[in-house]
Amino acid sequence: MNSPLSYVHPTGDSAWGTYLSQIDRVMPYLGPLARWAETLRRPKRALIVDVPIELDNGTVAHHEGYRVQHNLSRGPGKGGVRFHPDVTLEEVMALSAWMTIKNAAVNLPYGGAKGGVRVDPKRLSRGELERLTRRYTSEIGLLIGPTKDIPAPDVNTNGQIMAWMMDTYSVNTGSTATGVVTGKPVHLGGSLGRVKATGRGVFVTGREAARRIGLNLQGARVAVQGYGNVGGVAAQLFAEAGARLVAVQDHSGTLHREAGIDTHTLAAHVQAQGGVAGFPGASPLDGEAFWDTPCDILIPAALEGQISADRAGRLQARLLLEGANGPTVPEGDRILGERGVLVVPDVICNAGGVTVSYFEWVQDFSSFFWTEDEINVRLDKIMVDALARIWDVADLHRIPLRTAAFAVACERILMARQDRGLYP
Ligand SMILES: NC(=O)C1=CN([C@@H]2O[C@H](COP(=O)(O)OP(=O)(O)OC[C@H]3O[C@@H](n4cnc5c(N)ncnc54)[C@H](O)[C@@H]3O)[C@@H](O)[C@H]2O)C=CC1
Ligand SMILES: O=C(O)CCC(=O)C(=O)O
Repeated sequence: MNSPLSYVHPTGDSAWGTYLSQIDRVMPYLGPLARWAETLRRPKRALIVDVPIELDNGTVAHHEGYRVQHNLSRGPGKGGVRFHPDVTLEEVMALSAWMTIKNAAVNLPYGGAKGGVRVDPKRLSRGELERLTRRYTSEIGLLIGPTKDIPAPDVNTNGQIMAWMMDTYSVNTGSTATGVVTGKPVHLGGSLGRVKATGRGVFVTGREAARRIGLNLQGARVAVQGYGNVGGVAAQLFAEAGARLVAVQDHSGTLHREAGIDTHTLAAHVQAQGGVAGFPGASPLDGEAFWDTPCDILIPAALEGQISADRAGRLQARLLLEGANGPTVPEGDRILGERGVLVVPDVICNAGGVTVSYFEWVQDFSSFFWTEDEINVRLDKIMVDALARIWDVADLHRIPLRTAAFAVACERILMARQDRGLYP
């Protein structure tokens, strides 16, 4: 029976529509657990909040914010917070659902959640950004907590914003609660290695996938969309492994240099200028031409829906590493499969961030902190083992890594759902 809820049947290539089609594709591999799969097609709960703040000029601006808990069968909600002018409820629903799948795919004891505020933070002063963050945190205080739902950074949010969230929650509840968010500064209960963890996970899964398909990283050509926390770190780690960054694109522009772009100098430029545009060590390129650039490895690390059917038909890479959440629309995914491009899907490829967030949460609870080497070794092992398990399932059923990752994850989620039962 069709649900009266509009979100259950979205149209087009929306992020939520992409997620639902991924669920449809895993259904044949769920066996008797398919009985419980409808639970994955709807968020457990979604909170819409009004976030009013006083601007520096004395006027009051209202922003719409969200926190969606998609599924809590395996543990507390876990997932980042995004500040972006295009944030919608439907997008946050999809991002929270991908967190459910991701956390189960790497076997972290979490459900999936995500948050966001529709705002362009680049237009806010530091004071306005702090007021927005604190008010949003108070409004979603109904849902979050160290054992309930633990936010973290995502697009346009960072350690400073996590520090304000932690402080606001702590003030509102009357005790310092470091475990309420992860991705905090290290001196406030943050973990060594968290800032680089997502990019490092993209590198680790990429390194393993390249090895399995006989692609030598030495001299491999890499193209990256998004030079922020995820794309910038991944590019630097591939460059350290001997690959060369031949093309990069962000919101400000697109660059190309066949001989390789210096990733560290570019990172310093982005830090100073806010984007890659104007970087003197490469030539500007037309934005759409980025997708035709000859390369071996392509890393979308910006926003959803970037790899359309058209771009999937044109791109040159052998290996596509989904640093971003939901970068490939379903038809694009199908075309990549037909063309023999190996896709390491977001739900495993970018799981390094939430894995080190988990380490941070564990360290906060035990008040005992690990070295960066311990973090990176454990991260590497979790990512390698999770990818190996997914690869085995893909080989067994002759299915893409994405469907295999969903099969592994959904089995874990739906077993928990089944064993917990339906009634309080
Ligand atoms: N930060 C984290 O730990 C994690 C992030 N992700 C995902 O990775 C992606 C990137 O996130 P972060 O690096 O954290 O964000 P960020 O805010 O640090 O960087 C975002 C990058 O995307 C670029 N960008 C934005 N709009 C663009 C456009 N229209 N065209 C081209 N580039 C554009 C920005 O210029 C920037 O370089 C997102 O999909 C996010 O959900 C996934 C797992 C964890
Ligand atoms: O570190 C976390 O808790 C979540 C990171 C995140 O939002 C993601 O993996 O998409």
